[in-house]
Amino acid sequence: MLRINNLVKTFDGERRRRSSRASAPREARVFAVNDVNFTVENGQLFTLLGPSGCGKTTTLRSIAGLERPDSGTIEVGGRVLFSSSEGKKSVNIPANERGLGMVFQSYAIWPHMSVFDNVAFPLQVKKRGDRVSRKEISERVMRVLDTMELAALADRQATKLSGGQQQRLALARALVIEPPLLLLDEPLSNLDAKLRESLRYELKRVQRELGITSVYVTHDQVEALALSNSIAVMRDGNVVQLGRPREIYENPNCRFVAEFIGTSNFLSGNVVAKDGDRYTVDTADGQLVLDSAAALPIGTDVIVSVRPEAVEVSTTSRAGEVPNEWKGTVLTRAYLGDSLDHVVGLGKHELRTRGNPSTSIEPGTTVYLRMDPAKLVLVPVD
Ligand SMILES: Nc1ncnc2c1ncn2[C@@H]1O[C@H](COP(=O)(O)OP(=O)(O)OP(=O)(O)O)[C@@H](O)[C@H]1O
Repeated sequence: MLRINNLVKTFDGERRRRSSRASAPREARVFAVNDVNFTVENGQLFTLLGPSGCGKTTTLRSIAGLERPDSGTIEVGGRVLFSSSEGKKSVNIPANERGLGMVFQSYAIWPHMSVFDNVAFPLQVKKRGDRVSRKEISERVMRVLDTMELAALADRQATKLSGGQQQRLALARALVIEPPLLLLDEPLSNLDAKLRESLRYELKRVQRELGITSVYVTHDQVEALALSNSIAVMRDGNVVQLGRPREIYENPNCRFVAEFIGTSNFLSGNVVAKDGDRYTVDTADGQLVLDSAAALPIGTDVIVSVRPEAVEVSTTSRAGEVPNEWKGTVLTRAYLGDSLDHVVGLGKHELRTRGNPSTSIEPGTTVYLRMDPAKLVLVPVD
């Protein structure tokens, strides 16, 4: 289990700019990680997700021991790797003694070695007390190469592998030491879209098969949704929402998360009635009823997040039978292969809808949009 408590890491704001202009004024300190807390249970894949500069990599590098945090604690399997605990003696185990597996964007395999030797190396350099016999090295290397489907290429020089195979090799090398925690920083981002997708599933399979506890860093929401048991969405050094992929997608707790994860329509409105969890919200284009566990009084300004796939488009009306039916006109449509988007003009705004490609409605057609109250999300105004 990984436990991160009150992690803070600041940088001197001037450092990265030094080369650009020596006389530039000193900036205040940058809070790259600002009081981050999370726990990863054994065997889980946990993802830090967020836009560039939000602090994902700094969090991961702190766990790896490549950055020294200002304060907080980092614990893996009950072993304290870092602790600033005031009053008591601080702990900071060097990176090479943490025994963690790491895979980064640049796979950094050793080019002059064979596939086998690349994977064997971390075992061969183990210190005296931990030495592994030749026979065991050979067995362990072949076992992990087998898992990564690289066994047939064991004797090949590492540089003579494709990009995807090189990244699998980097993963094999991280796994061979059987680390208690695997750290992955955008490991698929150098690969083309197709390979990326196939390796994503490969990675998930291996992670699940080996039950290896992992922290994954990415800015790609699709990757995060596909791979993770839990996701922490980060912004400006803070975790803004933490939850299972479905929870985060279906119930974003703020506009930032709703915008960052997937596509959403945002409708500004005002709460005009509330009955238990059922809210009635007035918007510029009409009234909506929706279910929400939020505790917001009548009169509150809100935003209703409407996922494109939560809107049903039809050329026939069912007014009176179902709630939330709005009339509009199709403005454009876009075929996306496995789905089809319509952009529908309403009185004041446009709404993007996403549905089955077999329903394609010509621009200019009058349509009826129906929105399921259970699929609309109330998000507070930021
Ligand atoms: N060595 C450093 N010196 C100064 N500032 C730094 C340093 N490393 C990171 N930062 C700053 O800390 C913040 C967080 O950076 P970090 O690399 O952790 O973000 P990230 O979410 O991983 O971004 P990316 O996806 O672009 O890698 C940014 O504002 C960044 O400019």
